[in-house]
Amino acid sequence: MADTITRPDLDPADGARGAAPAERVPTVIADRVDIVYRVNGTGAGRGSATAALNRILRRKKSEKAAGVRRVHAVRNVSFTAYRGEAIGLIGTNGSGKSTLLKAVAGLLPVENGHIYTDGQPSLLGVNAALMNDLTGERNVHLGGLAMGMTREQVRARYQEIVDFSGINEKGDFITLPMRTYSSGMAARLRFSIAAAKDHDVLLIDEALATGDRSFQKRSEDRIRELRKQAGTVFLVSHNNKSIRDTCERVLWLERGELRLDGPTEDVMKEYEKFTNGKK
Ligand SMILES: Nc1ncnc2c1ncn2[C@@H]1O[C@H](COP(=O)(O)OP(=O)(O)OP(=O)(O)O)[C@@H](O)[C@H]1O
Repeated sequence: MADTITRPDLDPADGARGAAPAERVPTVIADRVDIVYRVNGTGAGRGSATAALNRILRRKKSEKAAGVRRVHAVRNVSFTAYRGEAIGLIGTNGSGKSTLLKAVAGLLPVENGHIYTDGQPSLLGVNAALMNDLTGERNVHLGGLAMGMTREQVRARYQEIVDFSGINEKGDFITLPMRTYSSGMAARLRFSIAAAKDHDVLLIDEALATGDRSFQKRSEDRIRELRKQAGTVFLVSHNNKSIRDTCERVLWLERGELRLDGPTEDVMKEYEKFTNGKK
């Protein structure tokens, strides 16, 4: 499925057409994107061999008859992100933020539309895969290599990553397996590994919500640095303060649709009106 297309040759003029000044370089273009999950085993005969066979045989004819439920998570979303921007993604639970981020990272196919990216976006989720049975130290090395850093680069940044994570502040935890870490410690290490590299497009899912205040502060500073190095940062968060402190533009998704896209304060005001009204 070639729904997500990486186009290093993206023509800046394409996305900058219109009001945008000529020097703005687009890094991510979402063009009328729909994302649909298919959930198996929701119909009669759930989980049985007959249901599985039905799914194979009747896939094209009727997903419903084969017990497949469709969840339309993102609906007709379009936007262009530019180099140097930090963009907040907000919306109530289940509005499609994480789904959209995964699609931008190329981890989910799109049903309709296209996502063009300049460079390889890196998704930094709270669930980013590190190996629980390996030590923090091994994970720093593997994580760095997985992001495309060389052994030398990882070695050179190793201490910086560990210091940034603060994992060793309370003892020598970096040489213990990750399964011995608290969820906050693990999330901090994930963020620190991902933030060690300069990314073209960095996608952060709720990372700032974990960790204590001082770690959040360090993370925010690092995001600002990444932006200066001309990357684009997307931040999914329910923490309105983090969004305000970090982003100058916000996309508000609700029920999979893009409600608003604009300067942080304008969008946040409308969003807060909406969420306060719901209480
Ligand atoms: N793996 C999946 N299979 C089926 N449906 C899913 C899956 N993941 C998410 N969904 C559905 O897609 C919709 C959007 O979910 P998503 O996780 O993108 O929302 P979100 O805005 O990130 O929510 P939250 O703020 O709670 O993290 C929801 O209706 C959710 O139930």
